[in-house]
Amino acid sequence: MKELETLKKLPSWKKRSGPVLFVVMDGVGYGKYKEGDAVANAVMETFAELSKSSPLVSLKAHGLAVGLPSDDDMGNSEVGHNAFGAGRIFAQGAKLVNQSLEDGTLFTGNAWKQAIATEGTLHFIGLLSDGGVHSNIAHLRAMLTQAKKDGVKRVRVHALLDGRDVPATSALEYFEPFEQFLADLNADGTFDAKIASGGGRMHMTMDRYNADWPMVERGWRAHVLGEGRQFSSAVEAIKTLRDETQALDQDIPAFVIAENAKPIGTIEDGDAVILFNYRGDRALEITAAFESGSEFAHFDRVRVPKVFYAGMMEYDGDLHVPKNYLVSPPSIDRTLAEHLCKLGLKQFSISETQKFGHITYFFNGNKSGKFDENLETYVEIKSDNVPFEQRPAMKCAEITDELLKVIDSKEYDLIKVNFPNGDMVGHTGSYQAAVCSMEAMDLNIGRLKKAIEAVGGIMILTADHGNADEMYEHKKDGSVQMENGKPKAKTSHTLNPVPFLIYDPQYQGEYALQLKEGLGISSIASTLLNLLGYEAPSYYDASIIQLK
Ligand SMILES: O=C(O)[C@@H](CO)OP(=O)(O)O
Ligand SMILES: [Mn+2]
Ligand SMILES: [Mn+2]
Repeated sequence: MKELETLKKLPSWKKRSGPVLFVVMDGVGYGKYKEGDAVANAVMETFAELSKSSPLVSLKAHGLAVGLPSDDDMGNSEVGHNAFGAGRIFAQGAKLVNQSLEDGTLFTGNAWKQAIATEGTLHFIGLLSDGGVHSNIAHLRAMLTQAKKDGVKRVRVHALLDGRDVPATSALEYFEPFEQFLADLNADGTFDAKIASGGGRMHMTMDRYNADWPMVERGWRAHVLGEGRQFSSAVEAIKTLRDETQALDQDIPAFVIAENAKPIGTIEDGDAVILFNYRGDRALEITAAFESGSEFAHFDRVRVPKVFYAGMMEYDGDLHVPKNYLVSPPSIDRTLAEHLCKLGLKQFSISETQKFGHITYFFNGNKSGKFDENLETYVEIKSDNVPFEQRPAMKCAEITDELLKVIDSKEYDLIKVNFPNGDMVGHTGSYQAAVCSMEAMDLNIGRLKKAIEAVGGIMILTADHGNADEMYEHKKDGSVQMENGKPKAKTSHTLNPVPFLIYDPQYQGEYALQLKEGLGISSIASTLLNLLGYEAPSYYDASIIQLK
């Protein structure tokens, strides 16, 4: 553990009478196209008014600026909140797995050795796309190739459709070549690798933050027990289920691949299972289903095979979950929360279920624990369990009700909130719902603005990456991509920059109103420390404000 620097008070800072309120408008970027930009096209009176009257700059929130392999990688909540909370950039999961495959260390580690040494079948479970947020199909291909070299005989893949980090109905672009890839590996008769089960990532397996355990149960039943509607191949399953349900890839129902009515890849005692997703939030629940003993109470697992289980990464650095993993995660240390605790400052963090772990666990460097129970308070507002295009306001009003009490109490120095609206509704691909969602959030930001003004605090408005700012797919020439006479829905995050705005009604002239240009969201931690009246540690990225 590296020592924390002791942070000095800024000599010329006039302490504000209220708290610093840090508002993450999840998935709210600055779009580059007029059509389908639910942020720019929504009526957001408070945001528009503040944008005119307050210091404002745009920040980078994707690619290299958040520790991803390249600037073609869109931002996401994990890397975004890690950057907020760590104050600097760490090479992230996507990059670390790439490196460990390139230099071969993934295959020399203990977890891999144990997985390939298993007597039974080697199973891979995960998201089959190159979205790069939770997983990468290239990693799976590399592991399958190596497994064959290492003498593994039988492999089964449990493949989830994405359509959330890649185009909404692109699954066959991944599954068709992947089935061919497996056929090529199998061709010499020494290796037997097949897709055994699958379905949409928002239908099964990849729930997060205990929002919807039945999702995980649906995954367990298909992957482990081999229960579910049978097909002869994944491609056949996807085509049929898409025709029947019209569902987007992320919502495609579960399927099981069978031969002579017998599932080809149930998970049995003596098998090995690798969850090839590297990101933790949506990996923790299915991991718990495999690793927990009889205390597991979320659903009836029916049968719990005794397997060697490994994750692509360690998903929780505090609880050390899972027990075995292939690649070490970034060791994110000396976070903002840790510094604030050392200074004795009190923090309050709130969101609804869907993003609760973002503002706590991701913000604290993928650690679920607190640094100091007395100084940190976490509040979760329960999310609705519905498709969010049906409830586009989500819980922004309820979160705000709670925040108003907390702001008035004057008990906290830093209050952090994540409003999931732009992101969760953005992922549905419904432009109208996203506009509605932005307007609901803005109404509540208006309520917060009044409260901050009344107590003399500071409010920061920013985001972790874009999403609602592009609800339509665009062609390379900038025109809207059409499908069946309508704009094609875009469900993924964007590469766009995000706003950073400081509303400081008690401004005393301590910093220049012109904010620094060209920075990324990892500069926010230093800025928050400054706005709380402290200097930032030397190892943090530059503050966005120029102190006078
Ligand atoms: O829903 C998720 O898991 C990701 C997209 O894959 O979104 P976010 O990074 O905003 O949580
Ligand atoms: Mn996000
Ligand atoms: Mn998202």
